[in-house]
Amino acid sequence: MSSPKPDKAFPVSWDQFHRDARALAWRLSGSGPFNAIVCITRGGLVPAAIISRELGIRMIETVCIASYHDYKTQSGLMVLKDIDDKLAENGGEGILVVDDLVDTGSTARVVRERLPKAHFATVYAKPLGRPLVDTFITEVSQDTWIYFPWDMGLAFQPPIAQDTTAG
Ligand SMILES: O=P(O)(O)OC[C@H]1O[C@H](OP(=O)(O)OP(=O)(O)O)[C@H](O)[C@@H]1O
Ligand SMILES: Nc1nc2[nH]cnc2c(=O)[nH]1
Ligand SMILES: [Mg+2]
Repeated sequence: MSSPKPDKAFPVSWDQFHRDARALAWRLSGSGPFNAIVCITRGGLVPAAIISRELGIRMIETVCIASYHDYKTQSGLMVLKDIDDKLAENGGEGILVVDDLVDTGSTARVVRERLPKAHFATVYAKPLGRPLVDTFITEVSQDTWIYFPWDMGLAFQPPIAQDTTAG
């Protein structure tokens, strides 16, 4: 049975995401060394770019996974593209796996099965997925939906004091 849809909102600006992803890179600089990044698309592409720049890791592979086909609703997890077999040798030792967030942990679980010795890092983590992540920056509650800057745009905000009863 699927869990109720998150009703709280955690909107993240580009500035904040950059700061958080850079903080993740700082934290990761004490681990490793890492030979390559495996980034879980699409959400992992942006933090992977920032971390690769900060840690000087130029070898980047993707694993392409889609699991939230409808807004806030997880359905059949699909691996659209797997990683190169050569990178998975030695169980992924020396590999840094990067994603934007871990929620239920289903996506992370699939990648962990493929790369059991890899280091798994996300910028944000919810409690259900947290045990699957080695390093993250901010925990948000399970009933919160994270809104990323690439999913948002500027929009007019009505004033707080606007008279909604006026015709
Ligand atoms: O822990 P889970 O419950 O598996 O959820 C986390 C995954 O969900 C989102 O990806 P999504 O499938 O929405 O695809 P996207 O990265 O292309 O947006 C997010 O980027 C994580 O990869
Ligand atoms: N944007 C976004 N994608 C998700 N996929 C799973 N959980 C989330 C979330 O909180 N926000
Ligand atoms: Mg994703």
